[in-house]
Amino acid sequence: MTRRSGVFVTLDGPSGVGKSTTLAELDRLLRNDGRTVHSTTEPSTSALGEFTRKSADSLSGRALACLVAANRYEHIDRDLRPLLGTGFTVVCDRYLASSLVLQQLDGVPEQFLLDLNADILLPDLAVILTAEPVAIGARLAERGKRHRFHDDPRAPPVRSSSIPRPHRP
Ligand SMILES: Nc1ncnc2c1ncn2[C@@H]1O[C@H](COP(=O)(O)OP(=O)(O)O)[C@@H](O)[C@H]1O
Ligand SMILES: Cc1cn([C@H]2C[C@H](O)[C@@H](COP(=O)(O)OP(=O)(O)O)O2)c(=O)[nH]c1=O
Repeated sequence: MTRRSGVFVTLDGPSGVGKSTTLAELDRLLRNDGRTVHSTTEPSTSALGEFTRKSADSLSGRALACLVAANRYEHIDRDLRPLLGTGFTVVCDRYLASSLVLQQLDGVPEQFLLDLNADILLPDLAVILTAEPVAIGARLAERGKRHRFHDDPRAPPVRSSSIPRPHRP
């Protein structure tokens, strides 16, 4: 495996918690600090990523889990690994924790998700953003619903202690 010289940071948390706002601010601060930064998102902006994003309402369960994972491996091979190899700081809006939470809400067993993600690139820092559910609800009401996971009544406030840590190979 190629040794990476960059730093990989991921941001996860419920819709409306402030992931894209935080990512934009982090990007600005890191650039001001003189770092070469690549800000990205999952699903990614590739054709497969766009297809995954579009399919997240019509597909569910293992099928969506596999599609999200396929896009993740594509993202790693095409963008994340090469950029990290040349010293970029990469910041990603949604990553593994989103799969572990959202796909489990869809009924996918945790072990299936851990197996599916067993060979992904693990972040150096995985940040889980949280906020009061009432505040998030008000923001989402203002913004309007963008996908079915927005108002899933079973969605718990995400706590970092509830995110299983996959074994680092
Ligand atoms: N720390 C914060 N305090 C108050 N409002 C915030 C904060 N971060 C983001 N917001 C607002 O919440 C809304 C959702 O933020 P956004 O970054 O789009 O969330 P996400 O990417 O997690 O869905 C936006 O209107 C944004 O301006
Ligand atoms: C990264 C990821 C995304 N998704 C889905 C959930 C959403 O339908 C979509 C991401 O939507 P997005 O608009 O990025 O979320 P937010 O509302 O927080 O801004 O992709 C998963 O189901 N699993 C995942 O691991």
